[in-house]
Amino acid sequence: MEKHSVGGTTLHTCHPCRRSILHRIYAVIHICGVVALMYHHVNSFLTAKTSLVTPLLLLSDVVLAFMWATSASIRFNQVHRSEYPEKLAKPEDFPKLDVFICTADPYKEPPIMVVNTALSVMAFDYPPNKISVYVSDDGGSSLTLFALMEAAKFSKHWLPFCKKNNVQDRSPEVYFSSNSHTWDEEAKNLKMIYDDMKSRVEHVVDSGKVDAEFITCDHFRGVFELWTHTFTRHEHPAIIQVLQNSEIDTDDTKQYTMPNLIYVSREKSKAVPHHYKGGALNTLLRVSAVMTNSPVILTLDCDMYSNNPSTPLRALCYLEDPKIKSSLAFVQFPQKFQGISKNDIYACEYKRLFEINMIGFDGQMGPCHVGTGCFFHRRAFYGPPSNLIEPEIDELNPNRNVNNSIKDQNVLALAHSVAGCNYEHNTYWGSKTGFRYGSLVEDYYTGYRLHCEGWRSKFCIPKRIAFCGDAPKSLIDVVSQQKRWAIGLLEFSISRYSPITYGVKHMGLLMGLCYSQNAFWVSWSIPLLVYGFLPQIVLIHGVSVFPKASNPWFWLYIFLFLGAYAQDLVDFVLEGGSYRGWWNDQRMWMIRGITSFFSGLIEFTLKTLNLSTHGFNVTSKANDNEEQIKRYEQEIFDFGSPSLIFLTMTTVAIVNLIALVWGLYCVFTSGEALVLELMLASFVVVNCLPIYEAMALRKDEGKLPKRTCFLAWILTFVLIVSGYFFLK
Ligand SMILES: O=c1ccn([C@@H]2O[C@H](COP(=O)(O)OP(=O)(O)O[C@H]3O[C@H](CO)[C@@H](O)[C@H](O)[C@H]3O)[C@@H](O)[C@H]2O)c(=O)[nH]1
Ligand SMILES: [Mn+2]
Repeated sequence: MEKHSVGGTTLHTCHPCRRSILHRIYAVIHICGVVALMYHHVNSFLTAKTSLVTPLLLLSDVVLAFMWATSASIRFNQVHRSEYPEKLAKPEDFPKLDVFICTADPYKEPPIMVVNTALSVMAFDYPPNKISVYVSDDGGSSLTLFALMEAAKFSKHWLPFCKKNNVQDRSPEVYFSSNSHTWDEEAKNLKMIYDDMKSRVEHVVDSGKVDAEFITCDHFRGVFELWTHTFTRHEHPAIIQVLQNSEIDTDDTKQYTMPNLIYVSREKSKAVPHHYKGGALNTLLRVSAVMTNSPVILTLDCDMYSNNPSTPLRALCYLEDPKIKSSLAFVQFPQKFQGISKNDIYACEYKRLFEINMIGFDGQMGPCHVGTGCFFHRRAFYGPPSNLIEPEIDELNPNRNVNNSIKDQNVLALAHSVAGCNYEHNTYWGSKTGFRYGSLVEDYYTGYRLHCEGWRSKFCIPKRIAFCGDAPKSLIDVVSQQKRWAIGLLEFSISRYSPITYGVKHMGLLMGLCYSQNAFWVSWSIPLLVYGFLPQIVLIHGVSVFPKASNPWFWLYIFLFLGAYAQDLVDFVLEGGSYRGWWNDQRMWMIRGITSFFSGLIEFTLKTLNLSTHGFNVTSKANDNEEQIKRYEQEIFDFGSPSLIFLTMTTVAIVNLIALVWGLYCVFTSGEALVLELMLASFVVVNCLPIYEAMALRKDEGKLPKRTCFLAWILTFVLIVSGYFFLK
């Protein structure tokens, strides 16, 4: 057990997982198996007559072997950590904390949700005069600004209430909809104030504009005049508003100081690329540097409210540890979600991505960055630990002490100027400093570049969930989000910063492989499509591609398949998952592989050929389709989208069913010959049961659209016929 202490008091400890040893032993065996399989393929390649089949199988198995190697690297040294926040220094000595919250669209991300997120972090158990909350509004919406003004007013009731009663749920929405606390007069009263605010905010959003009668604070009346008739979300000046100021704002009793709350909407112009969330965060980095320049930064998506008021203290256990501080870039908390269905049918909890893989990364250089719930040292955005890259103006220096008030005219003028859309021109922002541009997954990419620079990170997973957000809860949203991620990952996996070249060179082989796992996500689509179609079509034409059951090679296939699956299951269950959850997870992996990853690959290729464009399509967090919500809760798949993204999946389902039926018929005539093919087809068919149901039996809105089914049948026909010509 490795310990880190300050003046004799241990702030955190690290415990290696025992199963890592077993994973390593198994890795040796699996590698031998893979080598044998490759030998088998090459051998049959040299002797076989069937031209296309063997190379495709070889290619798939090479991809599978590579992806298995990346997961073996991630499993190499899994660790768990514990923190001891009670041993921290006195609150007076805590560093200042800037919180960044990003929002981009008042209709997909309801402002009342942003309000709750902001309130939950303003109410951290942390000295309030040290907290500054910056909200970045890429939607440039007066509705969001209005909602935040209301939040500032409400915080004067909410924060004292939380602190006096030691409330744990500090998102008001969560607190008021739970029954796990007593409803005394004070709580009832407060709920009324909250409901009142909520209805005002929702009314303003519904009506699409902020009527003068709703603005209660004269001081802010003029601000809304900035939304002139030429103002659009893609074309507008920078707007920065201090909504609450810790130097002067207190609650009514003057006992409680209120933290800073600042609204920021950067300047936008259609002529200048804005780099989506990465651009928004870089603007916040500069604006906050000018105004407060806190050494510690927390980044959050607008849906991720704080569920645990003592989270910053856990982060400080690492960030303030003098032994590791100088090279520690960030402390990442896992992404957790509310309202996930019982067995998580869409696997949108991403247990592997956000938890299982993280403990593996954490045993090496540290977890990757996943965009939200992450505490940074501001310094990490300015070059490698040993080599500070001086910013273009002195006010942005991460080591500068801020003395001016955030209301100072000069400060505000400079803040507006660094939020200008041309500001980054001819600077290092996005290339060497700040969040890095060039990938739709700015989070994963930036974390990766920081690790390449020599920075470290830590993973922190407290028992009481730290941050809780919204996962997409309809299948089309899940696969679209995954497509965006797949494209973003591909953007950098084939760039000059690819983890397999640049990464291995700067971080070593193991870390390079770890980062490759996600970076090469789209390559899953190759083996999934080949194994989903090829053996089945060949089987329909009476040919067998796999070894017979009497052949020793048969057992190699069985062993490799079961081994890889079992390893995956063990990790999933030991990290607190259920068996059903795991089954759904592996099913979604296949679905994502042939829908999101495959269409991501195609879209990326079209983009590279200049035939199409792709952007950051924000996931909707507002769903009022009640039927759909009901289906989600009952765990019934929802395929009801006109998009053709489900076409490949439907075709795979049909082809495998035909192959299974045909194969079973053949078994009666030709005996054992087709055992592996049949096993494969039945495995796919069992996974596809909800698809058959959605094609044939269902009548509700979530069934597969007729057009998709029709096209899938045509495609099946084409594939089978072309199989005939290839195999002839
Ligand atoms: O132009 C943009 C687009 C998005 N966002 C914000 O980015 C966040 C994430 O967007 P969301 O639609 O929720 O995407 P997800 O796929 O759920 O987000 C995951 O993946 C993103 C990268 O694709 C990361 O940035 C996120 O932190 C991570 O949670 C939200 O707060 C948005 O408001 C912006 O600020 N500006
Ligand atoms: Mn999100």
